[in-house]
Amino acid sequence: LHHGGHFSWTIKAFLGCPSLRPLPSSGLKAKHTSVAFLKTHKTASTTVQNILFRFAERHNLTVALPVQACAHQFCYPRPFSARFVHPHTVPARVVASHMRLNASELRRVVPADAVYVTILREPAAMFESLFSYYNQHCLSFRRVPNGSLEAFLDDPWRYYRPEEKDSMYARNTLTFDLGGEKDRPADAAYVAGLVGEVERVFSLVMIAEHFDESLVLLRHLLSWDLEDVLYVKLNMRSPGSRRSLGAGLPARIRAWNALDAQLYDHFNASLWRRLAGLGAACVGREVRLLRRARDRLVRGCFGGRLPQLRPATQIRNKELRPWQPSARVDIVGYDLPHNGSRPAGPSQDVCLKLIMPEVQYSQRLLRIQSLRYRRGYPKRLPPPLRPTLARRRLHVGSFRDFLGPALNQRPRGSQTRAGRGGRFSRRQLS
Ligand SMILES: Nc1ncnc2c1ncn2[C@@H]1O[C@H](COP(=O)(O)OS(=O)(=O)O)[C@@H](OP(=O)(O)O)[C@H]1O
Repeated sequence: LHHGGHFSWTIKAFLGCPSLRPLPSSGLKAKHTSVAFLKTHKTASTTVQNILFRFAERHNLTVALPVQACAHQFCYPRPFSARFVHPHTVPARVVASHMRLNASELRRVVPADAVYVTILREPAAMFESLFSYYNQHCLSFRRVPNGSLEAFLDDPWRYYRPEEKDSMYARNTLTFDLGGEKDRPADAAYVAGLVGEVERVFSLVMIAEHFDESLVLLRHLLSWDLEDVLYVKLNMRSPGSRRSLGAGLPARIRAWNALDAQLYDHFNASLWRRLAGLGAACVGREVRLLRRARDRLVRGCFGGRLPQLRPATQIRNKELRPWQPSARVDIVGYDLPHNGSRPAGPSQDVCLKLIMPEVQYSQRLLRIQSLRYRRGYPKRLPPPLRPTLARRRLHVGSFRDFLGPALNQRPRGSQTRAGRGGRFSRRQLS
């Protein structure tokens, strides 16, 4: 495995959980600070991304962010390219925005010792979420009469066009995000190749249904403190936007997404093997500690109570309003209480970031990092330059130095879009 050595070392260090890190401590193995997280779709990945963004900010680590033309994703669904990374955000130690995996390109952006992590979700629940979230964006879903999931599953080929824009949301989305071919028959050889490739690249495949247990593994893998993996759930649909899957539907969804189903089964089983390696007592204890610490943090932010989920329209602070994909689905979020956090509790800033939606947090990090880049810029300028060259370098100079000339081309259309202010287009948001 790509980082198998590191993982087994870490596992040994924590066998029987002798060295839990409930508090920041010295004397233990240094925290691992380079992480490449493949943010898959509708898998709780925004919650993981938020954990990573906050870790990066606290530890002053640069987060690779997309160029404006890519919106807040790395020009998804195109395969990832180092050209999609904003020049003010390299060299990076953390990557956590949506992309379609292209491992060799990703390796050009993160340090050689980066730990690769991703997350999968049970395909039936995930597909139900995709179907409702992208009901207006994905033509395969829009064609279905009355937006009926049953009708789609009765005859998917009637609505699904493999080559169509956004078709990756309608079949084997996990496989696609991982760089695989979503329309390949799920024969044993192809699945084995896919699984092997994911195992080669990733040190940890988290599972959304076992989020806290996955965080235990993540924390051990990276030697992070407990406080580094605290979270609140982000990007949730309101209960009214969800629908329960009647008898027979999960099996039909799995059949339609057969590649994803096999990937999920494989990595769910390996997650539990790894947890068994830590020992049930250790995992149970860590999960309890995590939930207790999370509860304390959250209550500290919300005036001693657990936060109320709110529709975007009821959130006063614009920075905290999650993006809404369509009028047919409600993505809920949180608002901070008027009086802010308790004097003895976490700071307003800590609480704000804990519940900040993906788009706003990405914009915030880009602002901060661009400022840092500009402040450091003169130091990077090789003297002397003619004025016209200097002007051009102001945009691309140090990026070229870092990644080499071939990577300096910007994605098609980027200049125009960025020139227009680089606003996110609705379609590009997730
Ligand atoms: N911690 C945790 N555990 C389990 N599930 C969680 C968690 N955090 C978020 N969620 C659920 O994940 C769904 C959103 O996934 P993403 O953030 O990956 O979506 S996106 O592709 O970035 O839009 C979304 O699922 P649905 O509500 O079914 O749509 C969230 O409710």
